[in-house]
Amino acid sequence: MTTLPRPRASNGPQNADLPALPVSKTRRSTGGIATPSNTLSTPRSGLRAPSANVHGGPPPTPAPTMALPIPKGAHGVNTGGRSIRKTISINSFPQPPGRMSSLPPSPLSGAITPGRKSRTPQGTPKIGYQAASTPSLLNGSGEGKSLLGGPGARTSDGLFSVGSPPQSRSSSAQDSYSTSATTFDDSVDASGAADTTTTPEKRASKGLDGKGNVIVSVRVRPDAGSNSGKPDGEWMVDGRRSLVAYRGREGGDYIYDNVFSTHDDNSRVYDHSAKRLVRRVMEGYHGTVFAYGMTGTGKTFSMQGTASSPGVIPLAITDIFSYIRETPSREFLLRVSYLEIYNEKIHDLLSMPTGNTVGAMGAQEEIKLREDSKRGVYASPLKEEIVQSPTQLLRVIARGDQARRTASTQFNARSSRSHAVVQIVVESRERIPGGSSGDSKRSALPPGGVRVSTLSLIDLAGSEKAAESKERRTEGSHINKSLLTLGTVISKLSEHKDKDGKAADKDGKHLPYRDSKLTRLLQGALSGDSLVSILCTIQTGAAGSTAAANSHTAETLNTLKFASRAKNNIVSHAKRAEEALGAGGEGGARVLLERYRMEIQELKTQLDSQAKTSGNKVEEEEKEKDEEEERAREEEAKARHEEQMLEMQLARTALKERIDHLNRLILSSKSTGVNSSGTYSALGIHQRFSQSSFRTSVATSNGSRPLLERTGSMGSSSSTIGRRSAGQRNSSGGAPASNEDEDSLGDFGDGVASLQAQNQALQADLSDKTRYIATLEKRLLQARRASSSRTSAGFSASNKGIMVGEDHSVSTIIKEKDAEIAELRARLEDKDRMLGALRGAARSREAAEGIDTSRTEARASLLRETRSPPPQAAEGIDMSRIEARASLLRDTVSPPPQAALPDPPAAGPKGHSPVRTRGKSVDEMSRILDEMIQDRVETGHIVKGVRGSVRVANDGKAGPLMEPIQTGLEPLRGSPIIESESKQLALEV
Ligand SMILES: Nc1ncnc2c1ncn2[C@@H]1O[C@H](COP(=O)(O)OP(=O)(O)OP(=O)(O)O)[C@@H](O)[C@H]1O
Repeated sequence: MTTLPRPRASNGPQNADLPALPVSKTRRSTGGIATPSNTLSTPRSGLRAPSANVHGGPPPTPAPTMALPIPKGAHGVNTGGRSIRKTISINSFPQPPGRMSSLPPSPLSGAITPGRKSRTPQGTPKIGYQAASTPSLLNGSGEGKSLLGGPGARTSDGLFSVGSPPQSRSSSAQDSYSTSATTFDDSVDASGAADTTTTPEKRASKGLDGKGNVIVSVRVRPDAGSNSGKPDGEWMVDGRRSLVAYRGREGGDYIYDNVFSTHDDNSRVYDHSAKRLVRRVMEGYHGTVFAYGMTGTGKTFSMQGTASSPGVIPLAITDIFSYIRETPSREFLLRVSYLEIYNEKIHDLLSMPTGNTVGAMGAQEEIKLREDSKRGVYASPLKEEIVQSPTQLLRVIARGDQARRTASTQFNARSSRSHAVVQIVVESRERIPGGSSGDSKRSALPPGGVRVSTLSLIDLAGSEKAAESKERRTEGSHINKSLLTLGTVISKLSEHKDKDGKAADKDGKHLPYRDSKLTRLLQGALSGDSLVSILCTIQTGAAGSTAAANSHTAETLNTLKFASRAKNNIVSHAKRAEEALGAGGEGGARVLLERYRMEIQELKTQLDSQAKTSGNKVEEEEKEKDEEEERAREEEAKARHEEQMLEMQLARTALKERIDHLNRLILSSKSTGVNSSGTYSALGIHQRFSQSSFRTSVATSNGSRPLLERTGSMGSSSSTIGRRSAGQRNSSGGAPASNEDEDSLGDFGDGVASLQAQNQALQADLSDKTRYIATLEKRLLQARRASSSRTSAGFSASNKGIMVGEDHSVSTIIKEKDAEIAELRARLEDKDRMLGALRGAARSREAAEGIDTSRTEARASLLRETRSPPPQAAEGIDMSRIEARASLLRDTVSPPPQAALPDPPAAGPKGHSPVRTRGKSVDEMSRILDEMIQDRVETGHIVKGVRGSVRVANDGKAGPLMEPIQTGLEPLRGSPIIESESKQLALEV
């Protein structure tokens, strides 16, 4: 969008050397030019009203003042009906009398002096006016006009077209505009700037100075249908002189601020018509640029442009951001809206849903125009988007264009038959309050205020004749109506005010802004609040039929007339927008910059407080976390301690129980008269010895003496208790031993009580052990559970070595307990076996002696023999004692029915000798036992020694005596410890 820099000598900025002109370059000077060649007869005209010479037109109006009131039908009578309508409508605009009085005779009004029949000779002086006609506000846009046709003059398409001098485009604000920008601060300054080339008398009129804020340009679109080789001769476009001349009927010269020929590109159009205005907007002025013209003459092309040739809107956007970049002393906020007026309805082009349809548009909230003392007239509700880059802004606008264009192809409100308005609101404020900007006036402004200005870029719909389709006709009628209203308002513009101080026409009547949405929206700009740049597009070539050509010409003339009136009538007193202080109030409420600044401040404060709070919170959380961890650690330690305590408790309990148990055993063994009889004591604790003794005795029962001796030797070799007993018997004799035996044998001294007591003791012992085993089992389970949980905990905290030692101790305890259980079980088995053996012996004896054997006799005999055992009868006594005890035990454990038990006889009623009976039973028993031993020997359970002794076979085969008893300890039977213990016990046996 930039062109190569070219020399601008010929059209340099305002300070470029301009040809010496006799008068000011303002249009108002047109009428004041006293050049001899000036055909304009009104010397006082301060307005450079479009001038035209009529060639063969209707009879000239005698006086300029009469020209405006002329009925519209007075013009264009030679044109076709359509053009007549158009011509009439435009020409019917009444001209402000005040101005018209100063206007030179206008070809539009037909107020052409007879002497102006021919333009050609008078053209040269007019060119001189154009050079001086550069408006004040935009004076710095390099609009110095070359008075020379020179090499730039050329004929094109039958037109005499003088191309405008090329000019470099630059987005920099430091170009030719910068000089004037610094000298322009308000309308007064503007006029001053504008008057650099005007005479003091021209500056005297404020109205005239205000008009310097309005620039009107005409752009001629290349005519694609024309034959470039054929000179027309009817139209002449001279860009250098800003002149459009028509030499046809109603022809004349039209001079504007800028005339862009067909060779001028968008860049040049922007530079000359809008660039300065855009800069002013950035400085705080409101600015409006709009394109007006017939359909297809290039309004959209000029406003939007193409990718290769961007138009006013994209170039303005570029300049806006360039300005922001180059103004570090201020901060800016930009927001953009985009609306269209279609069939007198306003649509928000930025709120269009994608894939928009008529229905969707209908669903859009109705947008109304409202008026605000500070904002003026504005549409609401309207979406505004804040933009931060040129790309973003262009995208937003492109989105709006897309909505408009898409709709236009779909035969609805998006049609190009709508007026499209882009509004860019610029908010700015000093970055450093009171900072020096080098401008005394700026620094005098209250620091910190926000300035809000608006740039409106409007692509009007093209005026159109009646279309064929109904929709088109409806659109066309709305377009034409709104354009007509626009023309009417412009034509009625004056410096008059009504009683309310509002703009009024010369009669003091209010202006019909409300007759159309377009004029209502443009009210601010038209009434002088804004800088205005109007770009009128025309197409001079006539394509197609004569009628079409005529129509075209009429439309073009209408456009030119509109442009002339706009230039003549619009007076802008644009002032830099006041800076809004604070966000309060009507105007402040929409100042986003201020609001955002305050919001940022608020958020920062919040952030600070939040940071503090969150810092405290984090601290608290950390503290809580630490405390929680500490608590968890404490609880864990407590649990561990409790576990240890429990274990210790259990161990202590176990030990206690063990001690109790041992105590009980000791007591039990005392109560069973261990000391008096080694055999009995074996039943209590050392059953192994007693069993051995018993078996040995049985094994040697064939001989009386050897049995006793063997018993003694066995006892002495394997049991200290047995040896002591024997020793006691041998050394001390009967009395003490007898006493002990009495104690142990019972109150009755018959041995029954003793056996019962023993039995009871065994039972108690058994239940003790059962209970103890149950306790151990319970503890074992607990220990295992604790061990497994600790093991898992140990795995999870492998760095805690403490677990290893604990596990080890527990497993040691478990092993110990297992060993204890096994031992106890083995003892139980021993006892059971002993009981079984005794029962078996008793049964054998009974079988031998018969059912009528007297127990009393046996007991008495046993007692007698026990108390004074004669050495000669040792064998017999021994056996009888065994028998008696076995019988007693059998009776005690499993007492026979009372009827079956004979009463203890005082004397032997049966008449058979107890000795004989005893001898028989002993023999019988010996025989049975021998058989049993023999069986065991044969089956390999017992090995018989050479001297008659027996021992259990090494292969661990257990005989019936070794069969394990069934207890409630089945789960522990699989324990290798128990099994090995059992084996060991068996081996010991
Ligand atoms: N100065 C120009 N140079 C080259 N092509 C142009 C120029 N002006 C207009 N055109 C072309 O003419 C056609 C019509 O232009 P454009 O659409 O801008 O007209 P318009 O005035 O906006 O019409 P409407 O009022 O119907 O929207 C487009 O194809 C455009 O490219």
